[in-house]
Amino acid sequence: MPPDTRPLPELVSFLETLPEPHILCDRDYRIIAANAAYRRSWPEARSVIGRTCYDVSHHYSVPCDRAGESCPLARSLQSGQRERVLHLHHTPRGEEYVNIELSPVRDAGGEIAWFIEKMEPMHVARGVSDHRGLIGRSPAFQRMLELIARVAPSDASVLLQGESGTGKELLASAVHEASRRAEGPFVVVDCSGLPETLFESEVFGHERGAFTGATARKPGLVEAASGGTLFLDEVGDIPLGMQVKLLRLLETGTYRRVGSTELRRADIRLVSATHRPLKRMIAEGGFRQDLYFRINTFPITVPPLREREGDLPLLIDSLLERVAPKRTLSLSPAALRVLCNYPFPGNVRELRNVLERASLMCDGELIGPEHLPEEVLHPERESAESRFASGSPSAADAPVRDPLDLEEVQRQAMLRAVRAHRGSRRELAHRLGISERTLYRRLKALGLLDGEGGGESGAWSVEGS
Ligand SMILES: Nc1ncnc2c1ncn2[C@@H]1O[C@H](COP(=O)(O)OP(=O)(O)OP(=O)(O)O)[C@@H](O)[C@H]1O
Repeated sequence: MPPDTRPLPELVSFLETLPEPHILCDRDYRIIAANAAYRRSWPEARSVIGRTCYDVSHHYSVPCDRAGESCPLARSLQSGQRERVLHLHHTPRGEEYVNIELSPVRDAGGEIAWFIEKMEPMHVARGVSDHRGLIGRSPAFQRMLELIARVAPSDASVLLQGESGTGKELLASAVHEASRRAEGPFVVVDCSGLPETLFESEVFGHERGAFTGATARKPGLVEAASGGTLFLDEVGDIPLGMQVKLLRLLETGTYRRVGSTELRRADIRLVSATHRPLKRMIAEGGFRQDLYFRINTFPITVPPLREREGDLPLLIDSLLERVAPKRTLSLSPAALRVLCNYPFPGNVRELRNVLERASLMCDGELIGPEHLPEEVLHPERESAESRFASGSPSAADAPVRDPLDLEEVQRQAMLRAVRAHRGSRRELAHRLGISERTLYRRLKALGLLDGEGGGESGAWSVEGS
């Protein structure tokens, strides 16, 4: 029996009043109506009526689930309830990530007859080359982005876990940008760079005279983030003593400035990130379990670049645009093959550094293998060299004497790199393809730091050098 279409006129006029783009589809994926907001953002909207949603949005000839994507309509038909997905849609502005919410509508007989589809573009990420923002379209990237889209509108605490250089800071700011706090501040706390003595006053602020050198009252980072998002980068590096204070803030929503008895209310959304295995740290007593549960309401694993199948060429185009905006650089097929075969242990950050170096080596507009750094052309040679070749006999011996002492090998390799380096800390980090923070962390973990680790961009003070 054909569906009873009587409620349709009312439904269509209701959709017309909604501020977000909406369409109405039948069970056969045909678009019956598109509201005013949709018509504004898709100017050729009149021509979509009567066409299928998979044709309009994906240029597919079959429904999404038969083209290898999740289809909210099929899911909603099966579950009988509202379904949400993130899709890469064709729009008049090119391909865009769009948050889709599909709600089933029943006819007078109680059967699902239509679907209301709400579409909200997600501007924080792009599936095509762009000069800024998060870039990617691989399945691993899209799975992660869907989690970001789901959690962003809430106030839930997000924990981003992934290797160094995978884009955790960029993702944290994407969570902020896609949240209702987007108009508020996004404040980064670099937990690995803060010694315990400074942590409390930096995070919570201090009163004048609270300690030697506190010549004026200073609001902390929690206060600076009020109405916005506080991003705890390298949360696994927070000293145990400070973990208790942070836990109290998260449990009570209140804190005190150092030297003050006044209780202040915090208005923050927390996003944390780490490359460290927090669960193992808990088992070993290095991280509090209660704090872990507080910061980990919504965990997101950030995939390494080697698992983002197909994203490399897209990232290369985008990053070339970023490192050399005034040129029209591209990669020769041979250079692209070299990069596709390289594992990128330093992830997107390393890729960016490699491209920046190549752009400086290349005088024309086409980057060839000859412009790529040695470690990318011959990774096996490079790793063998960093393991065995050294001025120090102990470093050369270490892996042979005890193959399990990886830490000692890393320590010697890092020590050599630091000793051979004559520039600033920033330049060294850049040369190694890691962030300054990661460099600091590694030196600290390997016991190579003498004191607190030098000035902002000054030379490192290294133990034993
Ligand atoms: N998906 C992406 N699209 C575009 N650029 C990216 C992406 N992911 C990372 N980047 C770039 O790679 C670099 C490293 O990213 P980011 O600092 O966010 O990584 P991270 O995981 O926080 O690193 P670390 O753990 O060392 O602090 C930055 O220049 C960032 O802009």
